[in-house]
Amino acid sequence: MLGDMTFFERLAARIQETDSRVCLGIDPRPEAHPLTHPDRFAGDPAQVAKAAVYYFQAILEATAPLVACAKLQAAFFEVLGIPGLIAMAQLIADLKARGVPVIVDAKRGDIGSTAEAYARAYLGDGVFGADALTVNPYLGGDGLAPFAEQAARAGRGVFVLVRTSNPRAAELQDLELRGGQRLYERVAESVAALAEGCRGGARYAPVGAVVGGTAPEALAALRARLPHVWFLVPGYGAQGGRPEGVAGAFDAEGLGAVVSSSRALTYCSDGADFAERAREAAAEMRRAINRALGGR
Ligand SMILES: O=c1ccn([C@@H]2O[C@H](COP(=O)(O)O)[C@@H](O)[C@H]2O)c(=O)[nH]1
Repeated sequence: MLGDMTFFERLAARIQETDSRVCLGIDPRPEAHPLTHPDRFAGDPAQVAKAAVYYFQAILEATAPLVACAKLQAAFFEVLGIPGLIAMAQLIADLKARGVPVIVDAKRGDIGSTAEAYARAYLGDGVFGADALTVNPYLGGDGLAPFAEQAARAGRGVFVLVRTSNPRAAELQDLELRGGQRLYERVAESVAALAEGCRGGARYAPVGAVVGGTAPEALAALRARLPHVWFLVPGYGAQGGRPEGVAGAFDAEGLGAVVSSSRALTYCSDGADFAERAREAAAEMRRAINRALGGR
Protein backbone atom coordinates (compact mmCIF):
# COMPACT_ATOMS: atom_id res chain seq x y z
CA MET A 1 0.00 0.00 0.00
CA LEU A 2 1.10 3.56 -0.62
CA GLY A 3 -0.35 5.17 2.49
CA ASP A 4 -3.96 4.10 2.49
CA MET A 5 -4.20 4.19 -1.30
CA THR A 6 -3.63 1.33 -3.70
CA PHE A 7 -0.88 1.55 -6.30
CA PHE A 8 -3.25 2.52 -9.11
CA GLU A 9 -5.09 5.09 -6.98
CA ARG A 10 -1.72 6.62 -6.08
CA LEU A 11 -0.69 6.57 -9.73
CA ALA A 12 -3.84 8.50 -10.68
CA ALA A 13 -3.21 11.00 -7.86
CA ARG A 14 0.43 11.36 -8.88
CA ILE A 15 -0.54 12.10 -12.51
CA GLN A 16 -2.75 14.87 -11.20
CA GLU A 17 -0.07 16.20 -8.82
CA THR A 18 2.71 16.27 -11.42
CA ASP A 19 0.54 16.82 -14.52
CA SER A 20 2.74 14.10 -15.98
CA ARG A 21 2.02 10.74 -17.59
CA VAL A 22 5.72 10.00 -17.97
CA CYS A 23 7.21 6.85 -16.49
CA LEU A 24 10.96 7.29 -16.05
CA GLY A 25 12.70 4.18 -17.37
CA ILE A 26 15.72 3.20 -15.29
CA ASP A 27 17.79 0.83 -17.41
CA PRO A 28 21.42 1.20 -16.30
CA ARG A 29 23.68 0.74 -19.33
CA PRO A 30 27.06 1.48 -17.70
CA GLU A 31 28.92 1.51 -21.02
CA ALA A 32 26.64 4.30 -22.29
CA HIS A 33 28.17 7.04 -20.13
CA PRO A 34 31.82 7.78 -19.22
CA LEU A 35 30.94 8.20 -15.51
CA THR A 36 29.69 4.64 -15.22
CA HIS A 37 31.76 2.97 -17.94
CA PRO A 38 33.12 -0.42 -16.76
CA ASP A 39 36.61 0.48 -18.06
CA ARG A 40 36.84 3.13 -15.31
CA PHE A 41 36.53 0.40 -12.71
CA ALA A 42 38.47 -2.43 -14.38
CA GLY A 43 35.09 -4.10 -14.88
CA ASP A 44 34.49 -4.55 -11.12
CA PRO A 45 30.69 -5.04 -10.93
CA ALA A 46 30.48 -3.69 -7.37
CA GLN A 47 32.00 -0.36 -8.43
CA VAL A 48 30.06 -0.24 -11.67
CA ALA A 49 26.82 -0.82 -9.73
CA LYS A 50 27.74 1.96 -7.25
CA ALA A 51 28.43 4.35 -10.11
CA ALA A 52 25.10 3.44 -11.70
CA VAL A 53 23.30 4.23 -8.44
CA TYR A 54 25.05 7.61 -8.27
CA TYR A 55 24.15 8.30 -11.92
CA PHE A 56 20.47 7.49 -11.46
CA GLN A 57 20.23 9.28 -8.11
CA ALA A 58 21.35 12.45 -9.92
CA ILE A 59 18.72 11.81 -12.61
CA LEU A 60 16.05 11.27 -9.96
CA GLU A 61 16.97 14.48 -8.20
CA ALA A 62 16.52 16.32 -11.52
CA THR A 63 13.40 14.59 -12.84
CA ALA A 64 11.26 13.39 -9.91
CA PRO A 65 8.82 16.34 -9.99
CA LEU A 66 8.26 15.77 -13.73
CA VAL A 67 7.38 12.08 -13.73
CA ALA A 68 4.35 10.09 -12.62
CA CYS A 69 6.33 6.97 -11.73
CA ALA A 70 9.49 5.04 -12.54
CA LYS A 71 10.17 1.64 -14.08
CA LEU A 72 13.35 -0.26 -13.31
CA GLN A 73 14.42 -2.90 -15.81
CA ALA A 74 15.58 -5.84 -13.68
CA ALA A 75 17.80 -7.28 -16.43
CA PHE A 76 20.27 -4.39 -16.24
CA PHE A 77 20.65 -4.91 -12.49
CA GLU A 78 20.78 -8.72 -12.66
CA VAL A 79 23.64 -8.57 -15.15
CA LEU A 80 25.79 -6.94 -12.42
CA GLY A 81 25.16 -9.85 -10.04
CA ILE A 82 24.65 -9.33 -6.32
CA PRO A 83 25.90 -5.69 -6.40
CA GLY A 84 23.35 -5.05 -9.15
CA LEU A 85 20.51 -6.43 -7.03
CA ILE A 86 21.64 -4.26 -4.13
CA ALA A 87 21.70 -1.27 -6.49
CA MET A 88 18.14 -2.06 -7.61
CA ALA A 89 16.95 -2.28 -3.99
CA GLN A 90 18.71 1.03 -3.23
CA LEU A 91 17.08 2.86 -6.14
CA ILE A 92 13.65 1.42 -5.26
CA ALA A 93 14.09 2.76 -1.71
CA ASP A 94 15.23 6.17 -3.06
CA LEU A 95 12.22 6.42 -5.35
CA LYS A 96 9.82 5.47 -2.59
CA ALA A 97 11.39 8.03 -0.26
CA ARG A 98 10.62 10.66 -2.92
CA GLY A 99 7.02 9.44 -3.23
CA VAL A 100 7.55 8.16 -6.78
CA PRO A 101 5.61 4.91 -7.43
CA VAL A 102 7.95 2.12 -8.57
CA ILE A 103 7.35 -0.55 -11.22
CA VAL A 104 9.87 -3.36 -11.63
CA ASP A 105 9.97 -4.68 -15.19
CA ALA A 106 11.03 -8.30 -14.66
CA LYS A 107 8.36 -10.04 -16.80
CA ARG A 108 8.07 -12.88 -14.33
CA GLY A 109 5.80 -15.90 -14.83
CA ASP A 110 5.88 -19.55 -13.82
CA ILE A 111 3.78 -22.40 -12.43
CA GLY A 112 1.56 -21.23 -9.61
CA SER A 113 3.71 -22.19 -6.62
CA THR A 114 6.81 -20.57 -8.16
CA ALA A 115 4.85 -17.52 -9.28
CA GLU A 116 3.80 -17.14 -5.68
CA ALA A 117 7.47 -16.85 -4.63
CA TYR A 118 8.18 -14.29 -7.39
CA ALA A 119 5.13 -12.32 -6.25
CA ARG A 120 6.37 -12.23 -2.66
CA ALA A 121 9.92 -11.34 -3.77
CA TYR A 122 8.83 -8.29 -5.73
CA LEU A 123 5.47 -7.28 -4.26
CA GLY A 124 5.96 -8.26 -0.62
CA ASP A 125 7.41 -5.90 1.96
CA GLY A 126 10.60 -7.84 2.62
CA VAL A 127 12.92 -8.07 -0.36
CA PHE A 128 12.54 -5.54 -3.19
CA GLY A 129 9.25 -3.96 -2.10
CA ALA A 130 8.25 -2.67 -5.54
CA ASP A 131 4.79 -1.17 -6.01
CA ALA A 132 4.13 -3.05 -9.25
CA LEU A 133 5.65 -5.79 -11.40
CA THR A 134 5.41 -6.80 -15.05
CA VAL A 135 4.31 -10.42 -15.55
CA ASN A 136 4.16 -12.92 -18.36
CA PRO A 137 0.76 -14.49 -19.14
CA TYR A 138 1.88 -17.49 -21.19
CA LEU A 139 1.67 -20.03 -18.39
CA GLY A 140 -2.06 -19.40 -18.14
CA GLY A 141 -4.42 -18.37 -15.37
CA ASP A 142 -2.82 -20.45 -12.61
CA GLY A 143 0.51 -18.73 -13.34
CA LEU A 144 -1.05 -15.26 -13.15
CA ALA A 145 -3.35 -15.72 -10.15
CA PRO A 146 -0.63 -15.57 -7.43
CA PHE A 147 0.60 -12.21 -8.77
CA ALA A 148 -2.92 -10.77 -8.87
CA GLU A 149 -3.68 -12.13 -5.39
CA GLN A 150 -0.48 -10.71 -3.89
CA ALA A 151 -1.08 -7.34 -5.61
CA ALA A 152 -4.68 -7.20 -4.36
CA ARG A 153 -3.69 -8.20 -0.82
CA ALA A 154 -0.84 -5.69 -0.59
CA GLY A 155 -2.45 -2.77 -2.47
CA ARG A 156 0.10 -3.15 -5.27
CA GLY A 157 -0.16 -3.76 -8.99
CA VAL A 158 0.80 -6.09 -11.80
CA PHE A 159 1.06 -5.33 -15.51
CA VAL A 160 0.45 -8.36 -17.72
CA LEU A 161 2.22 -8.42 -21.10
CA VAL A 162 -0.55 -8.09 -23.68
CA ARG A 163 0.97 -6.54 -26.81
CA THR A 164 4.67 -5.72 -26.58
CA SER A 165 6.55 -2.93 -28.39
CA ASN A 166 9.33 -4.90 -30.08
CA PRO A 167 9.63 -5.11 -33.89
CA ARG A 168 8.67 -8.79 -34.12
CA ALA A 169 5.94 -8.76 -31.47
CA ALA A 170 3.36 -9.56 -34.14
CA GLU A 171 4.98 -12.93 -34.99
CA LEU A 172 3.15 -14.61 -32.11
CA GLN A 173 1.02 -11.94 -30.49
CA ASP A 174 -0.92 -11.03 -33.64
CA LEU A 175 -1.57 -14.64 -34.69
CA GLU A 176 -5.19 -15.18 -35.60
CA LEU A 177 -6.96 -17.82 -33.59
CA ARG A 178 -9.91 -19.83 -34.89
CA GLY A 179 -12.75 -17.31 -35.20
CA GLY A 180 -10.40 -14.47 -36.19
CA GLN A 181 -9.48 -13.16 -32.75
CA ARG A 182 -5.79 -12.30 -32.36
CA LEU A 183 -3.73 -13.93 -29.65
CA TYR A 184 -3.05 -10.63 -27.84
CA GLU A 185 -6.78 -9.89 -27.88
CA ARG A 186 -7.39 -13.26 -26.24
CA VAL A 187 -4.76 -12.40 -23.60
CA ALA A 188 -6.49 -9.04 -23.08
CA GLU A 189 -9.76 -10.89 -22.50
CA SER A 190 -8.09 -12.98 -19.76
CA VAL A 191 -6.65 -9.82 -18.23
CA ALA A 192 -10.12 -8.24 -18.21
CA ALA A 193 -11.57 -11.32 -16.46
CA LEU A 194 -8.73 -11.46 -13.94
CA ALA A 195 -9.04 -7.72 -13.27
CA GLU A 196 -12.81 -7.95 -12.80
CA GLY A 197 -12.33 -10.88 -10.41
CA CYS A 198 -10.19 -8.82 -8.05
CA ARG A 199 -11.52 -5.28 -8.59
CA GLY A 200 -14.16 -5.59 -5.88
CA GLY A 201 -16.06 -2.51 -7.05
CA ALA A 202 -12.98 -0.24 -6.92
CA ARG A 203 -12.41 2.18 -9.80
CA TYR A 204 -9.17 0.42 -10.82
CA ALA A 205 -8.31 -3.26 -10.67
CA PRO A 206 -4.87 -4.23 -9.28
CA VAL A 207 -4.22 -5.86 -12.67
CA GLY A 208 -2.92 -3.73 -15.55
CA ALA A 209 -1.59 -4.46 -19.02
CA VAL A 210 1.61 -3.76 -20.95
CA VAL A 211 0.74 -2.44 -24.41
CA GLY A 212 3.54 -1.05 -26.56
CA GLY A 213 3.49 2.53 -27.77
CA THR A 214 4.59 1.22 -31.16
CA ALA A 215 1.15 -0.37 -31.66
CA PRO A 216 -1.24 2.63 -31.61
CA GLU A 217 -4.22 0.76 -33.11
CA ALA A 218 -3.99 -1.98 -30.49
CA LEU A 219 -3.67 0.65 -27.75
CA ALA A 220 -6.82 2.50 -28.75
CA ALA A 221 -8.84 -0.69 -29.30
CA LEU A 222 -7.76 -2.18 -25.97
CA ARG A 223 -8.48 1.06 -24.10
CA ALA A 224 -12.13 0.75 -25.11
CA ARG A 225 -12.29 -2.91 -24.10
CA LEU A 226 -10.52 -2.65 -20.71
CA PRO A 227 -12.02 0.37 -18.95
CA HIS A 228 -10.79 -0.54 -15.46
CA VAL A 229 -7.30 -1.66 -16.44
CA TRP A 230 -4.24 0.62 -16.39
CA PHE A 231 -1.77 0.41 -19.25
CA LEU A 232 2.00 0.58 -19.02
CA VAL A 233 3.09 1.82 -22.43
CA PRO A 234 6.78 1.22 -23.27
CA GLY A 235 8.41 1.87 -26.62
CA TYR A 236 8.23 5.67 -26.58
CA GLY A 237 11.24 7.54 -27.96
CA ALA A 238 14.10 5.16 -28.74
CA GLN A 239 11.75 2.53 -30.24
CA GLY A 240 9.76 5.04 -32.26
CA GLY A 241 6.60 5.52 -30.14
CA ARG A 242 5.18 9.02 -30.63
CA PRO A 243 2.86 11.29 -28.59
CA GLU A 244 -0.07 11.00 -31.05
CA GLY A 245 0.29 7.21 -31.06
CA VAL A 246 0.17 6.83 -27.28
CA ALA A 247 -2.72 9.26 -26.79
CA GLY A 248 -5.19 6.42 -27.43
CA ALA A 249 -4.01 4.67 -24.25
CA PHE A 250 -5.71 7.25 -22.03
CA ASP A 251 -9.31 7.50 -20.89
CA ALA A 252 -11.56 10.55 -21.18
CA GLU A 253 -10.03 12.02 -18.01
CA GLY A 254 -6.47 11.61 -19.25
CA LEU A 255 -5.86 8.75 -16.82
CA GLY A 256 -5.50 5.00 -17.20
CA ALA A 257 -1.96 4.87 -18.62
CA VAL A 258 1.66 5.84 -18.12
CA VAL A 259 4.16 6.01 -20.96
CA SER A 260 7.66 4.81 -20.24
CA SER A 261 10.91 5.83 -21.85
CA SER A 262 14.39 4.78 -20.78
CA ARG A 263 17.26 5.53 -23.20
CA ALA A 264 15.69 8.68 -24.64
CA LEU A 265 15.35 10.21 -21.16
CA THR A 266 18.40 9.00 -19.29
CA TYR A 267 21.16 8.80 -21.88
CA CYS A 268 20.92 12.11 -23.75
CA SER A 269 24.40 13.37 -22.95
CA ASP A 270 27.94 12.02 -22.66
CA GLY A 271 28.85 14.95 -20.47
CA ALA A 272 28.52 16.13 -16.88
CA ASP A 273 25.15 17.70 -17.81
CA PHE A 274 23.47 14.26 -18.12
CA ALA A 275 20.97 14.92 -15.29
CA GLU A 276 20.03 18.37 -16.55
CA ARG A 277 19.51 16.93 -20.05
CA ALA A 278 17.33 14.18 -18.56
CA ARG A 279 15.28 16.89 -16.85
CA GLU A 280 14.80 18.71 -20.17
CA ALA A 281 13.90 15.47 -21.96
CA ALA A 282 11.35 14.51 -19.26
CA ALA A 283 9.81 18.00 -19.38
CA GLU A 284 9.54 17.81 -23.18
CA MET A 285 8.00 14.31 -23.08
CA ARG A 286 5.47 15.48 -20.48
CA ARG A 287 4.58 18.48 -22.65
CA ALA A 288 4.31 16.44 -25.85
CA ILE A 289 2.00 13.80 -24.37
CA ASN A 290 -0.19 16.40 -22.65
CA ARG A 291 -0.43 18.32 -25.93
CA ALA A 292 -1.44 15.16 -27.78
CA LEU A 293 -4.19 14.61 -25.19
CA GLY A 294 -5.52 18.08 -25.99
CA GLY A 295 -6.59 19.08 -22.49
CA ARG A 296 -7.99 15.70 -21.38
O1 LIG B 1 6.79 -4.33 -24.68
C1 LIG B 1 7.75 -3.97 -23.99
C2 LIG B 1 7.89 -4.29 -22.66
C3 LIG B 1 8.95 -3.79 -21.97
N1 LIG B 1 9.88 -3.02 -22.56
C4 LIG B 1 10.99 -2.50 -21.72
O2 LIG B 1 10.88 -1.07 -21.68
C5 LIG B 1 12.17 -0.48 -21.78
C6 LIG B 1 12.28 0.29 -23.07
O3 LIG B 1 13.51 0.98 -23.12
P1 LIG B 1 13.74 2.19 -24.16
O4 LIG B 1 15.15 2.58 -23.92
O5 LIG B 1 12.77 3.29 -23.82
O6 LIG B 1 13.50 1.64 -25.51
C7 LIG B 1 13.17 -1.63 -21.67
O7 LIG B 1 13.43 -1.82 -20.30
C8 LIG B 1 12.39 -2.80 -22.22
O8 LIG B 1 12.84 -4.02 -21.68
C9 LIG B 1 9.75 -2.71 -23.87
O9 LIG B 1 10.58 -1.99 -24.47
N2 LIG B 1 8.68 -3.19 -24.56
